[in-house]
Amino acid sequence: MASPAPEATGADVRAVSVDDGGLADPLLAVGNGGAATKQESGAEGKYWVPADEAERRAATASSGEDGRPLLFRKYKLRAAILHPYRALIFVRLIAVLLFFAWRIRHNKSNVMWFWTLSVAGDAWFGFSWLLNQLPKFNPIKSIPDLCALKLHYDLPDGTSKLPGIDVFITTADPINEPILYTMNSILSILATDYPVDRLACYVSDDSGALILYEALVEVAKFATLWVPFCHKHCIEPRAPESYFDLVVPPRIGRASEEFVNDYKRVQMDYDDFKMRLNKLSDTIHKRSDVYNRMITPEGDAQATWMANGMQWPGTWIDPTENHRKGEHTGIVKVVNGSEVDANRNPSFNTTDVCLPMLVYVSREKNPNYDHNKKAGALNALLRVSALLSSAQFIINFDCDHYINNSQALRAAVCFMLDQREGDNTAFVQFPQHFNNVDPTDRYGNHNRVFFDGTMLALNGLQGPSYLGTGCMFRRIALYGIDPPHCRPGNIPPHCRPGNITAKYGNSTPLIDSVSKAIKQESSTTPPPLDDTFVSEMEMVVTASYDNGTEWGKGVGYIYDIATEDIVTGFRIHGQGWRTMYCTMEHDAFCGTAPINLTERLHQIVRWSGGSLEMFFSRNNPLVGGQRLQLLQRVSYLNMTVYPVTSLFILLYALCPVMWLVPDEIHIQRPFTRYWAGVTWMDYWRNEQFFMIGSTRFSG
Ligand SMILES: O=c1ccn([C@@H]2O[C@H](COP(=O)(O)OP(=O)(O)O[C@H]3O[C@H](CO)[C@@H](O)[C@H](O)[C@H]3O)[C@@H](O)[C@H]2O)c(=O)[nH]1
Ligand SMILES: [Mn+2]
Repeated sequence: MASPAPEATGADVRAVSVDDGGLADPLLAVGNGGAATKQESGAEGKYWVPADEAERRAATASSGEDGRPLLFRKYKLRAAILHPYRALIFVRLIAVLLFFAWRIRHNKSNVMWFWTLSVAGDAWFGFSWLLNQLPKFNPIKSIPDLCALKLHYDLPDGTSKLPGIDVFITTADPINEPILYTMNSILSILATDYPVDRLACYVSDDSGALILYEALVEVAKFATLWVPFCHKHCIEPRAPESYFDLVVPPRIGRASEEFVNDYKRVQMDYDDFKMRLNKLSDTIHKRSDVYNRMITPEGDAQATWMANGMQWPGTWIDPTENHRKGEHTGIVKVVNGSEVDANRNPSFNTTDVCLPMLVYVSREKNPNYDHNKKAGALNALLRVSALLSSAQFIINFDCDHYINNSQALRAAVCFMLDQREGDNTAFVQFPQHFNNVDPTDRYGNHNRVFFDGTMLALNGLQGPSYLGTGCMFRRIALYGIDPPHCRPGNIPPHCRPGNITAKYGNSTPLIDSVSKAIKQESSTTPPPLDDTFVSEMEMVVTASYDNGTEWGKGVGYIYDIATEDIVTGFRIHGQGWRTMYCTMEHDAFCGTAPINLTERLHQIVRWSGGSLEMFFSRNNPLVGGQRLQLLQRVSYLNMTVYPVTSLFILLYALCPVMWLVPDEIHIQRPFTRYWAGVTWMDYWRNEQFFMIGSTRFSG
């Protein structure tokens, strides 16, 4: 894991070495560089056995048909576990059916309405149990083969054939989403182990605040030190806050002197960087005061000013018309492309030449338009990136998630480029991990049942659903294109200009980029950043761009729903794409979860609402999704109808004494209401918390 290992190598103090030792064993998603890891963590373990030996033999025999290697391994559950498990489900199903037969036959109750409700409740529990179990018919684990990827895609001359990746980060509020976390997330992306000329990072700022842009400028500066440091010493994780938190500061004598010096230097610089971030708000305030005074000596002008003496087009500290939260013009700024300044630290100048491109995007906000929250922000990034880099793959993160394993992007690419199903794979979803949750996981944030159970099970069907963050997409799948196996003759769809404008909107460069992506799936070299090009980029982030197009419906991330993730995945599966689930020994990504009950419950209610919304929309799993496999459909049905269960749980909770007093329903009347002035809401909260508290007592 990411724990510090000062004694491990004697020479180097580093959290995890991922460079070579680990890659020697392709069974490990990431090598922790030692035999110890192999022992405790082999992909097979007690329960899993290889499932693709025949495929591998065939591939070797044909020496890789189309010349492409096999880049991941598949494991299935041991027969000794899987078969009894399936038998058990079958037996339980019979028991449930017999129970219902018994209930229906014994229908003589004096309180028929209650009898009916309780049978309906029992039927619902039985049904939802079935919906939950059926898709778990054949769990499959797939482990990326990083060694094979390295062998085939990293060339001996130091260059690489790896495909381009555009990384998206969404932020909405610099106060509720602390800037330091977002910046750490960005640093972990800039420093990840991927060729810099194939990587670009796009940050969407829905608050339109200057402070976030200036923080990015600071990040670009600090990255010139941080990125080469990470590469040179194989640092893990590459988010500095977590790294400096985890690692015991190296002491002379234990680590190499070179490492100790570099470490101290970078740590000092990181402290400075944090201080500069802290001061940003003040700096912007003061600078704006100075400029505003220059316009009117009384200083009653309200503009917010950038360091270059221009007015900030986004939201202002003192909001005025066209400059308030929820009302400002669109902004696209390429923050860097900056060369590493070799003079800053001569010892780094051999490791890296430049950094991945970093782009700030704040889409236009206009009170007359619906902005479709995160989905709208991601679609704006999808369009801007189409113009700038148009990488074949896209991975998106919430701003509180960072890359915890620098091999994660390579791992996802393994699935996309694999000879077998690679071309038909629309996205690779990773499990979510959180580092701020208490060890007993009081509010069930880790949700291992879902991430390690349900998702592995779906991996054996059409693939996991999209879970909102830590998911790598194939660009053309987001463009709403069918997978190759559903296209006649496997030919890319012909794009007629009329058609394509109605679908993607009327930016000509965007349409060109989309057509190119569909035909060749190739990345573009960014055109020169002249005024025309910048205004084109601003055009594709205007609030009205989506109007009358397919964006948010058949193209991009889906709108009009609280849980855009599940629906977006559903739309893609419905087109016949498959998806993959990628678990890594050393967690790929790490994030923060709500750690107080109110926020957690709020999140759960929001997700449940989103699920029901989906059920009552045209994306209902019973009718939508033409090419969904049957069990995949069952699973989506389960994901949309599960909130109904709470109605029946409530019904049962309200009538606890029903069976104690035969033929009578007795619900205690809250008499306290009259003499203590207690309201219905007070009662509701009291009972609600009694339920939570009483289940809490036992664990
Ligand atoms: O108008 C908005 C609102 C939100 N966001 C971003 O969306 C992300 C997720 O929002 P958050 O409020 O943190 O929601 P969570 O409940 O934590 O998110 C979970 O649930 C969401 C809905 O299912 C998924 O999209 C997320 O990926 C998943 O982590 C964050 O990066 C936000 O900055 C925007 O960019 N613009
Ligand atoms: Mn979140």
